[in-house]
Amino acid sequence: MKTSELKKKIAGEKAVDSIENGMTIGLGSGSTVYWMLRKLKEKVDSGLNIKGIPTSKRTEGWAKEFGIPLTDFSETTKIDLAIDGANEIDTNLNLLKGGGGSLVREKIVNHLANRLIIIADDGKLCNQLGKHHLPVEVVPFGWKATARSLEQLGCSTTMRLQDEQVFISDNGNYIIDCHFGLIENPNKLHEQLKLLVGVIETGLFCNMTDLAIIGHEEKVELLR
Ligand SMILES: O=C[C@H](O)[C@H](O)[C@H](O)COP(=O)(O)O
Repeated sequence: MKTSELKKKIAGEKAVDSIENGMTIGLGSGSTVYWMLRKLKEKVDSGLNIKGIPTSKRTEGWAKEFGIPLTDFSETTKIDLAIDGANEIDTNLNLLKGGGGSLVREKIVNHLANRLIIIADDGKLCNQLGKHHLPVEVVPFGWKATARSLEQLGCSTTMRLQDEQVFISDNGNYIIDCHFGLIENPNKLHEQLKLLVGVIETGLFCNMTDLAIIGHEEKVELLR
């Protein structure tokens, strides 16, 4: 296994220790979450009684494959714990997310959760967010105008593509990747972006993380 994958596995598996019987769990998205789900499967197979709310169709597919029971917002709006990945984590545990395009559902689930645990390899740690492009989900109608509004806030933009086609999110929307460079004040930028007509959500997750579990080569680090 590649070192980066091993670090994700270490972090993902550690997070499962925080899951207790009877909990409703927000199931995040991405390759680190995959390892968490694999470990959770073992616990479920041994009798752990939980329900998961997936934040993407991909996670939903994995959870079903692993036999992890699922629920949705028609049954409950109470989420005890959410476990999710991140593309960047700064020293205040603010996050840049959405590299896989799942930011809207992640934001909804993580926001509702009583507790949010972020799992990541040590390559995701940074002093300041913004090395990675910032994903912003937008309504397809008028997206070029929305991209221009985004650019007026000081970034260049790229329309997210997949296999040379426009990437469509699980919610049927487009994602515009914004290149701001290092972000001075993530919370302020998030608020400015949210005010733009056509913007649905941003990949900035500020003041939400309770615990970050970071996988290193031979250990896990806990950041609070
Ligand atoms: O949209 C995707 C999510 O925000 C992921 O949690 C994020 O991209 C991290 O994914 P990975 O664990 O694969 O690096």
